[in-house]
Amino acid sequence: MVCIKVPATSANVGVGFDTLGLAVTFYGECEVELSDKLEITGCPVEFQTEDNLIYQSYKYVLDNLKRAVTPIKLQIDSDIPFARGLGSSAVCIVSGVLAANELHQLHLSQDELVQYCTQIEGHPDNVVPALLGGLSASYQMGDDIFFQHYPVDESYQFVAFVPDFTLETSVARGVLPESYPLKTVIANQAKLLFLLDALKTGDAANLDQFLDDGIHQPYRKKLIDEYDIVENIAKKSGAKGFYISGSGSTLMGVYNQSVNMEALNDSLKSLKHHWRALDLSVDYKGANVCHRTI
Ligand SMILES: Nc1ncnc2c1ncn2[C@@H]1O[C@H](COP(=O)(O)OP(=O)(O)OP(=O)(O)O)[C@@H](O)[C@H]1O
Ligand SMILES: N[C@@H](CCO)C(=O)O
Repeated sequence: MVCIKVPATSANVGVGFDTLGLAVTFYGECEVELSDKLEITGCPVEFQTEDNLIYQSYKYVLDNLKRAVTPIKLQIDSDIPFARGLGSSAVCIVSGVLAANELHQLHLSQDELVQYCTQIEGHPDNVVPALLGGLSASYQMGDDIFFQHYPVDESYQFVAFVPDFTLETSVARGVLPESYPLKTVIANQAKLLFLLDALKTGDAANLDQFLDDGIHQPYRKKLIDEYDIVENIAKKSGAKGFYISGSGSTLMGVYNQSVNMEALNDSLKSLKHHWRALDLSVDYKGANVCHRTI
C-alpha cells in the first residue's frame, strides 16, 4: 500500500497572480493500493465514482503511457475544503499522479511529474508547490513549464480565514477584465519583486503595500462577503499583510509574530459566514510518499 501526503497551497500571494504558489502546513492524505475493482472511501459520496479527481489523475498518467489502468482501492483522509482557494484540486491531482508513479513503478522524473500535474490542473501555480513544497513561481510557455523556488523567512506565519461558502475558480476568473491600464501592470510587476524580497528577508514594514494587487483582487473581493470585516479583524490581530488565497473564498493574513488563535476565532464568531482561522506555516517538504505493508 502507498500512503501519499500532499500540502494545501495558497496560489497568487497577492501580486503573483497565476504565478506564485505557497505550500502550507495543512494536508490531504490518502492510502492507495492495487485492487480488482475501484473502491473509494473517505470523501463525499458524489466523489466516490470513476470521476474522482485522484482516480482520474491516476488514470490520466496510465492512459498517456498506454499502460493498463488497474483498479485501485483508495482511502482519502483530507479536511482541506473544496473550492475555497486552498488548492484541494491540486492535492487530488498530485496524489493521483504519484499513485500511478508508485503503484506502477513508472520512475517519472520531477519534470515529468510537474508536466502531468499541470496538464491535468490546467495551470502550474498550485501543483508545483503541492509537489515540491515552499514558495514557488511557475509559468507555462508552450510545452515548457518553468518553476523556481523562493525563500520565505521563518518569522512569517500565515493565518487562513476560511468561510462557509465556496467560490468556483471559473466564477472568480469570469469577473476579471480582459485588459488593464499600463500603470496597473507596472505597479504589480514592481510590487512582485519587492514582495519576494520582503518574504525572503523578513522585513514586513511594507508587506501590506507589496501584497496589494491590482490585477485580480479588486474584482474578486466583491465576490467575498465580509471581506472588509475579516481584513479588519486580521489587521487588528497583528497581520502585516492580507490577500485572497488562490481564487478565494479563503483570505490569508500574513503575520510576523505569534497570534492568539483562540481570541482570533472568537472575534470571527459574530460574522455570518462561520469563518474559521487556521494557523499555518510554510511547508518545505511538498508531497510525501511512503510504502506500507499490510
Ligand atoms: N477529498 C476529495 N475527494 C475527491 N475530490 C476532491 C476532493 N477534494 C477536492 N476534490 C475535487 O477538487 C474540486 C475543487 O477544485 P477547485 O479547483 O474548484 O478548488 P480548489 O482547488 O479547492 O481551490 P483553488 O484552486 O482556488 O486553490 C472538487 O470539485 C473535486 O472535484
Ligand atoms: N491562479 C489561479 C488559482 C486558482 O486555482 C487563479 O487565481 O485563478
